Amino acid sequence: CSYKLRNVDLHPLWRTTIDVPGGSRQSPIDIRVLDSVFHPQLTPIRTQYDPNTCLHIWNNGYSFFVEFDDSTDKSVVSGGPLENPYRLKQFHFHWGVNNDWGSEHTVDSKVFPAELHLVHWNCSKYRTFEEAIMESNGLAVIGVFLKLGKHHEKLQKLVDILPSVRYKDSLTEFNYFDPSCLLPSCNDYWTYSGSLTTPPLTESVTWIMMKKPIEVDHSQLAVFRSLLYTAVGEEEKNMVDNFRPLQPLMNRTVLSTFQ
Ligand SMILES: NS(=O)(=O)c1nc2c(F)c(F)c(F)c(F)c2s1
Ligand SMILES: [Zn+2]
Repeated sequence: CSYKLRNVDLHPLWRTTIDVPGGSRQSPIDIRVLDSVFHPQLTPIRTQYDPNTCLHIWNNGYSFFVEFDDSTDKSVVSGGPLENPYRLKQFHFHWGVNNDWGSEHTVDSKVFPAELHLVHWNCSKYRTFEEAIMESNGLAVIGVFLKLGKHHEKLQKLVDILPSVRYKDSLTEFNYFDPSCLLPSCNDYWTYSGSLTTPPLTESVTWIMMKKPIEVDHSQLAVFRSLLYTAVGEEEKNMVDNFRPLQPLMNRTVLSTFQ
């Protein structure tokens, strides 16, 4: 198949190759399927999300975040590589200006048009999310690839409200949403030790990348692209290509739950 060069003009956030002093476990990476090591002891990921913990959506100037009340253990992920439950803090996406690219991780160099990140923090070891993002086992992020296909019914509730957070720093109430509807039905995943893909880029993330993508349709992705990086009154810049370039694997092994 033809490989499209991603000559995207990256958001200033990612334009420079931000050197993380001593960065040895940066994200995202290309997942080489044949190099990943099957780990039969890895159990399926268990998510228990309470839709009542969903608070609001806000445009923070590089993605839109759906934020959750993380003051209790009502919405958690556990199992797999995680030694204890991690609390859901927020989820967000990364996408491209067109359907040829947009994901952060790739699979044998295959790029997807978008990628979902469900961000959780280690509430057994740290008191707050802000503290956890600075610690090596502080976060667990579930990554889900999006591919172009059939309309995603459950995602539409979120897509319909996005115009209300079109501008940077806008926030809108968003209640009663269970993000497990955005997970694929197949439990297979890869897992590896990595980092945040946006500043502060801290090496605090246990990545859990679901093997199967979910399907969304063209019109749903088009609404993502109608969001703006810019605030009201500023010259409008569409929020697209908000993904970080691939980072070197260095001395890491990707584990898989399947052969
Ligand atoms: N793309 S990501 O690695 O999942 C990810 N990055 C960040 C980040 F830089 C933050 F400052 C932050 F507060 C987050 F919640 C996330 S979540
Ligand atoms: Zn992300």
